Formats: sequence, structure tokens, C-alpha cells
Amino acid sequence: MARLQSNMHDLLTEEVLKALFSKNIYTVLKFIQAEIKQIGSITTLQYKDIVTIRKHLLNKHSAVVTNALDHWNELVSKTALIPTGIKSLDRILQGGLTTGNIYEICGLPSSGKTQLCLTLMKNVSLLNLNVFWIDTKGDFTGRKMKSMLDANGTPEDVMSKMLVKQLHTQHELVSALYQIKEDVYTRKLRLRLLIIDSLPPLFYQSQDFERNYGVMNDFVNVLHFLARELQIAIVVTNVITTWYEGDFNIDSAITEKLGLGKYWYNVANTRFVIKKDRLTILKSNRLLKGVSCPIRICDEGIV
Ligand SMILES: Nc1ncnc2c1ncn2[C@@H]1O[C@H](COP(=O)(O)OP(=O)(O)OP(=O)(O)O)[C@@H](O)[C@H]1O
Repeated sequence: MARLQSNMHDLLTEEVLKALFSKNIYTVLKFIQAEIKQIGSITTLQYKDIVTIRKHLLNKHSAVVTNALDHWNELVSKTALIPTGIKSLDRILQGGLTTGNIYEICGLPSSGKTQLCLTLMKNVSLLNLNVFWIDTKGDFTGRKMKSMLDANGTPEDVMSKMLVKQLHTQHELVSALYQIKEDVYTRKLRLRLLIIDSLPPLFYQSQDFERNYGVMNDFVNVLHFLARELQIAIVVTNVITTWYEGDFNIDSAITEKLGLGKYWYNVANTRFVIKKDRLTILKSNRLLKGVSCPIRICDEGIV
């Protein structure tokens, strides 16, 4: 549900919003669900003002009924296809990444997730599109990108299309996404591809699961907004961990587990796994599950 903002209604001033936020009323849904009396006691709004705002928000944010044809036409007019520049990957993606979707690349540590993201960044910026990289591991370096560009003789000017932000906490991540949302909204930034490498280092930090869940919820909401409403293709990386069942011995069964838990499990539209030099579609709402392509890491990235 949308976050309350001052541009939603004239009566929702910054002062009113501050008062609402201080009582954890951040979203349109929370505002509509709260008792009018409660809103009145938190803010300086009069009864009739609160009713007016509620009516306005309900009209604006309630689901409207559309027919499938309108839905399809809107989708076609809004969606962009972004070739990844990796031929075999474009083939299994049926042309490339499509805006409006969240893609997840998972794999064991050192399986090549970052290399794949770096290659996507390099190839997509060569299409003259901005790419935003959120780096949580300190893995993005200008030196690495420059050497990848040098390896196939590409001039370095393309690096001006690559925007990088390093951050270290969940809260920094959520704020960075809100900032991107604002910048894209106000057309300060034109963006088609956002890469987050990697999520687990941020979401494993907190032992407070309730709080973790709250931030994850906020994160997923803004991620969906960026993908669907602002038509950005989002690529995130996630790690697979392994351990041995029971006491370790050579015959012990190895268990593999995808990071980030059950809540995250259904968020990405398409999930890939990198294993044994192959990239395989594990889950997708529109591509064929189980389809894979070979990949090889070399100086110019993934080919
Ligand atoms: N120029 C290169 N040629 C061949 N292999 C390379 C090259 N550069 C890096 N690699 C390999 O890429 C792998 C590291 O990949 P990457 O950093 O993408 O892993 P990752 O899946 O992101 O790991 P993590 O989850 O630990 O961050 C290593 O196995 C490394 O040997």
C-alpha cells in the first residue's frame, strides 16, 4: 500500500504527516483503517477534514476494475525489453530483461553472481541506459569495471552511465530506494535497471525478527513500486548456503537453503540459480522453469 505523502492531499501537510508517522501511521491503508477520533487526537485536523482526506484516498487508491484487453494494452505500452548482451541468457529470457519484473540470481558463494551483475551493468549501459548498482558487500570497483571494458576494447566513457551506492544497513537500503523513487518520479533520474548485490548481508544483521520483518515489508513494497509503477527491471542477488545433516562424514547428506527466508521466497518474479557453470530458471511467472544456459566467467565478464 502507498506511503502517505504531502502531495496526496492539500490537508496532508508536512506537520500532519510528521504527527501521523510518529504514531506509525505511514501508509494510506493505516490512515484509512485508523479511527477518525484517533487521527483527530494525533493531528490538528478537524473531523470533516479527516473525512474529506479519507474519501479522497479511498477513491484514488481503491482497486478499479479493468478488462483484460485494457490491461494488456497498458502493459505493452509501458514495458521495455532490455537485452542483456549475453546471447544464451537473452534466449532463455525470450529477448532480455523486462521492466516491471524483479529477477533474483542465487547461488553458492563464489558461484559468479556478482560477475553476472557486473556484466549486466556493463552491457546495459552500453545501450546508453543508466544502471543503478546498490552495493552491500563492497564488491563494485571502478578498477574491475574498467578492466572488463578494456577486455573487449570499450571506451571508459560508458562508466558515466553507471551509478553506484554503497550501503551497510537495511534502513540505508530502504532510504536509498525511496530516494531513487523520488528521483525517477521527478525525472531527475532516468532508470531502467537497478541491481542490488547482495541482500543477505543486510537482512542477516538483525536478530530482532519482528523488526526485520517490518523493514523487509517496507523494502518489498518500495521494490514492487519501483518495478511496476516506475517500470524498472530489478536484479537482486541472494545466496544459497549448505550444511551437512548430522555429524560430518563423507556420506552425510548436504542440505541447501536459499537465503532470506519464507517471506522473501515469493517476492521475485523470476529466480535463477548459478550452478556448475550453468544458469537455470528455478521459478518464473512467464518463462519456462528448468530451462538453462551455459555461462563462463572471463576477463570481460560473463559470456
Ligand atoms: N577474470 C576471471 N576469469 C575467470 N574467473 C573469474 C575471473 N574473475 C573472477 N572469477 C571467478 O569468479 C568467481 C567469483 O565470482 P563472484 O564474485 O561473482 O561470486 P559471488 O557468487 O558473487 O560470490 P559471493 O556470494 O561470495 O559474493 C570466483 O570463483 C573467481 O574465481
